[in-house]
Amino acid sequence: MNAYNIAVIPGDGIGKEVVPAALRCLEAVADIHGGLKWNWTFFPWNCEYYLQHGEMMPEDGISTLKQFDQIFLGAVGMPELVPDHISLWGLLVRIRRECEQSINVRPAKLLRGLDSPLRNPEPFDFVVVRENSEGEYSQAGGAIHSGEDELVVQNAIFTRRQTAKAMKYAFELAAERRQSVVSATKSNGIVHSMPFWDRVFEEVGAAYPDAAARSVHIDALCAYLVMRPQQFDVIVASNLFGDILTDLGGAIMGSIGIAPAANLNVERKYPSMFEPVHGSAPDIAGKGIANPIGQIWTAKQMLDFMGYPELGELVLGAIEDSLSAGVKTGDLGGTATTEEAASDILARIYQRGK
Ligand SMILES: NC(=O)c1ccc[n+]([C@@H]2O[C@H](COP(=O)([O-])OP(=O)(O)OC[C@H]3O[C@@H](n4cnc5c(N)ncnc54)[C@H](O)[C@@H]3O)[C@@H](O)[C@H]2O)c1
Ligand SMILES: O=C(O)C[C@@H](O)C(=O)O
Ligand SMILES: [K+]
Ligand SMILES: [Mn+2]
Repeated sequence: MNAYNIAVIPGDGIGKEVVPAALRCLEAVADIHGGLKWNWTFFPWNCEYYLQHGEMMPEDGISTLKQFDQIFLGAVGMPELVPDHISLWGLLVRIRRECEQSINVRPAKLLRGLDSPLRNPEPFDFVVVRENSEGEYSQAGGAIHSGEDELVVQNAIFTRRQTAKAMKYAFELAAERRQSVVSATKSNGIVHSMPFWDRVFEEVGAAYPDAAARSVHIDALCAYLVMRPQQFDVIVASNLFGDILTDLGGAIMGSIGIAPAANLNVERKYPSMFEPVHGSAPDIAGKGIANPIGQIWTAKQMLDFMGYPELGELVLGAIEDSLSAGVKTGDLGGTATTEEAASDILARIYQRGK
């Protein structure tokens, strides 16, 4: 029996609603497999925890998390109670950095059974490799003065090490897919970091002669992803560009609520973290109507990363079976509740697992 210790952080808002749905699916595949066991440990770290304790997680939170095999997270943020930069940096960004999860892998594809909001899209299937540890997300900077003289500086930080690492990951991934890598750039407007980004992309790409590599400015890339997403295979992007592109990826699939994300420690020195792309969705939290698919697809990514791709396939296949049968939450134009959608996917996992 292979037993795995998983740290579970449901977080805020709909995170608390979709995480249990995905855990049921993970329990189901363990059942089907027969030699796999999950030990869940729940951590109540979220904005309510912050209001009680003045921090998003305890002092030893990171060292506690580092003892687990993986981290399974919902979403954090309650902007009416805690400023978003406090909740994000106090938990999510901190875990990404301190557990050295420097690559964020975010697929987007046209799922069987789903209508994209794009009219007559050709089937698309791309993956955004988001640099996950630096770039535009940086503490370097500061503020002085107030009133009319108020001045703030926010520096973007790009290191050769992390930039090249994200790009290498993208080329390796493309070698298992369709051998095409597009780099999201903006070297016409951003004169230091982005020409550097382009140069590293050329250097890294030179080691992968079998891959087609090109740089596309982020503004045009956004338009192409709407007009012809089928042309893209792997896209490598900086932290902020990757963030924006992956909500767009969710949107053209049909909903932000179905997009998954894997924050990977590729060296496997510390746990990786699996969470959907979406946030805590305060506008629908507590209503039981959130789409659980992003969280469940995230569980598939965890299974893949842990060496159980056949179980991962089973989960994604069950998601598509369920959508094809018309079981959809409100964001996809249906009427299913979170519970109904999750139970249907669960039943289809068992059906496929027979
Ligand atoms: N990784 C994270 O934990 C994460 C990611 C993004 C935003 N946030 C935080 O979440 C809060 C809300 O941010 P936001 O509104 O910009 O983004 P959001 O992703 O929470 O919501 C954007 C829109 O998508 C909808 N949506 C998102 N997930 C859905 C789902 N599973 N089912 C159905 N509809 C869904 C929401 O209802 C909303 O209309 C903020 O505090 C923000 O900082 C956290
Ligand atoms: O990284 C962020 O900005 C948080 C969230 O928007 C995400 O996409 O994970
Ligand atoms: K999330
Ligand atoms: Mn985002």
